[in-house]
Amino acid sequence: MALKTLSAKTAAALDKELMSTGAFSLDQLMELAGLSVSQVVYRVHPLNRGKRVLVAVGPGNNGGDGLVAARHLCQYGYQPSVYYPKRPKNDLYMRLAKQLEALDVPFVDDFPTALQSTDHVIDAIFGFSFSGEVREPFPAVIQAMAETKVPVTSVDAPSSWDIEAGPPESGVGSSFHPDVLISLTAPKPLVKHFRGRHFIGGRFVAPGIAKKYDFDIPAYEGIDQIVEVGPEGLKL
Ligand SMILES: NC(=O)C1=CN([C@@H]2O[C@H](COP(=O)(O)OP(=O)(O)OC[C@H]3O[C@@H](n4cnc5c(N)ncnc54)[C@H](O)[C@@H]3O)[C@@H](O)[C@H]2O)[C@H](O)CC1
Ligand SMILES: [K+]
Repeated sequence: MALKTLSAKTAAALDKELMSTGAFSLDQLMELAGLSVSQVVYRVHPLNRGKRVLVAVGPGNNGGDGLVAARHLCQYGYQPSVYYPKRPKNDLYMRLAKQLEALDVPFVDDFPTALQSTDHVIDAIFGFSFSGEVREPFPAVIQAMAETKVPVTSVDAPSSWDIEAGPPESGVGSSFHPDVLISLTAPKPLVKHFRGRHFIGGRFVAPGIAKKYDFDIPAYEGIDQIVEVGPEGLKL
């Protein structure tokens, strides 16, 4: 059975509903989203495969998930470093960055150089609000992620992919195929073009909200914040 997907518009409406009738704060949702990203990395790339994780952080909430994941990974014993070129002066993001500074997590300026000495990459540049052509300084970052042999885990969407249509036909992102994807709450339509290991995370949705937005809550086990599903969102 194919998992139901959420369009970009529905995903944004669901987000709003979780923070209105759902009574969650953005901090809470981001913390749980980032925690689930950290669990995916721990699952696909345990510490004994190499501790260095480079996190590419974008200017929105997808980037916020990356900052939270970096903090959890540091607490698990990884050595994260963070590429964060566009930092909005927003209280939440500034606090998340400060929490990383307190843990001595390094912030790097040169992504392609940092990529040469890491064991895993988290792509937290753009999520469901991405549209159009990738703007500076991200084209070179996406190109580097497309070319590297280092495994890449994308958060919610491979950055630069159209949320509905998937990879662009040409130019930046057309050859970007991350190894791992974690869809938050529910997969987006682009998942039909994804061929790597696919997880669902974001264990915070009440059944009534899932029913209203017509998607399935996966069968999370025990204390897990993630569930692995098959390629194309098919349940294993
Ligand atoms: N309910 C959930 O599952 C939760 C998901 N979360 C994560 O939030 C993102 C969506 O966050 P949002 O802030 O709406 O947008 P993005 O991070 O996707 O990106 C917006 C950011 O990017 C800029 N931008 C857009 N297009 C381009 C472009 N072509 N070039 C350059 N820059 C671009 C835009 O201006 C904004 O600054 C979702 O995917 C999840 O990862 C939450 O953490 C909470 C719960
Ligand atoms: K992403």
